[in-house]
Amino acid sequence: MPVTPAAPVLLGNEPGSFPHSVLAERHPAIIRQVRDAFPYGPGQHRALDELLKSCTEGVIEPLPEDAGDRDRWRAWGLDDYAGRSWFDVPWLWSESYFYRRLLGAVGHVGPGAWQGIDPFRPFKRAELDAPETDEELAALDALQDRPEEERARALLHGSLWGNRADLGFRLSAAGTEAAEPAPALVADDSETLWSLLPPSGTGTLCLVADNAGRELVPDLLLIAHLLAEGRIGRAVLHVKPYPYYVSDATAADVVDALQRLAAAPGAAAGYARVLWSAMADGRLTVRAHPFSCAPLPYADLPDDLRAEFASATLTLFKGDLNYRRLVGDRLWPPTTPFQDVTAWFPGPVAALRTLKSDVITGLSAPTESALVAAQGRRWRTGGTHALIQVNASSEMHRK
Ligand SMILES: O=P(O)(O)OC[C@@]1(O)O[C@H](CO)[C@@H](O)[C@@H]1O
Repeated sequence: MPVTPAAPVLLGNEPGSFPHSVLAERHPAIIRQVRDAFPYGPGQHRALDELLKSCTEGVIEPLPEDAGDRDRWRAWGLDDYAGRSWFDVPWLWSESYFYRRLLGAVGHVGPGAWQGIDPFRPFKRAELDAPETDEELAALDALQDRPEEERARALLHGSLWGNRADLGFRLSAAGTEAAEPAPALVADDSETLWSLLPPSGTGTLCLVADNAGRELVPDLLLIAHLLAEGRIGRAVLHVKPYPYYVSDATAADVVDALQRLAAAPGAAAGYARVLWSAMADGRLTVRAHPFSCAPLPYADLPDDLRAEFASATLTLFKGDLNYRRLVGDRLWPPTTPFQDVTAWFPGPVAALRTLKSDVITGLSAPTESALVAAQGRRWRTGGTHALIQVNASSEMHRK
């Protein structure tokens, strides 16, 4: 448990705040975008209208009686929050439930012909097929004759910055990329991270993925490198069991990314072969645990996931949302030690994240002051800064 007193949980009810803008502007924009991308029928249009009204001016409603995941959502707090404004409950919960309701509205869940159709797939596919992905894959060719450590570092940074602009973020942050100063790391524990993944490692890496497309591809390249160079013996890639936060990776997105890599010219296809054979012999597995889409902090991990992370050499959380869930979706003072807020985690843990929400821990006082002096609060949400944070001691050693 954190030795630091808990900070306030983020809610979405303060007009002008980032969480408020996500609920009031980003969610309606996502409904519009999904509606325009598919030839939905009248029932789906009606359900989308109802969701739009509910999430902007209405209250949280329970799931239908026959929803297969109703009990799970009740256990995750639905009974406590039903009847309340989306803006007045924890922001993390509200966002997560929005995606669940969106999937219900378009028929992704439940019986019917639209079951399992990913409403975000066109956006994820477009990104994967974009020329920028070709450029990123072509850059691998120049890396091949570099020393192993240099390749490892480049791939780690590729995975980190791949998180920069998820598709949901781009919807409400158009133009920021061009306007911002050069990206910068606000915390860099990469030496500690490498010490946990030494060249002769045989351990297991759990990589808790974030976005598909141009983030998942570099994540897979990093895993391929670690396996091929013997820094790990096994990897477990945790993805989402259903479409979530627009661009979050599902198992189908892993398949798309692997096929994209395999079809690419040059060095990229070599990485695909490593991954393909690691999947075939079980050194790389993909997991889609229900808790990966839970509206709760990771401190509430179910026992099976806790045991899995406890036995890993390192659990690596990618992205902003995973960071929020890891440290708790709270407005911590930015200098709150990362070690304190992750002290409960059952094993060595790392976060690789570009900053796209107010939650931040582990900054030095001079770093925080410099960021505030230069940008006010913008550095927290603009996606222009990133961090690599590690808590290397396992819970057992912390006691
Ligand atoms: O987890 P990711 O893909 O890095 O970012 C998710 C995100 O875009 O969505 C949330 C707001 O909806 C924020 O946590 C963050 O800005």
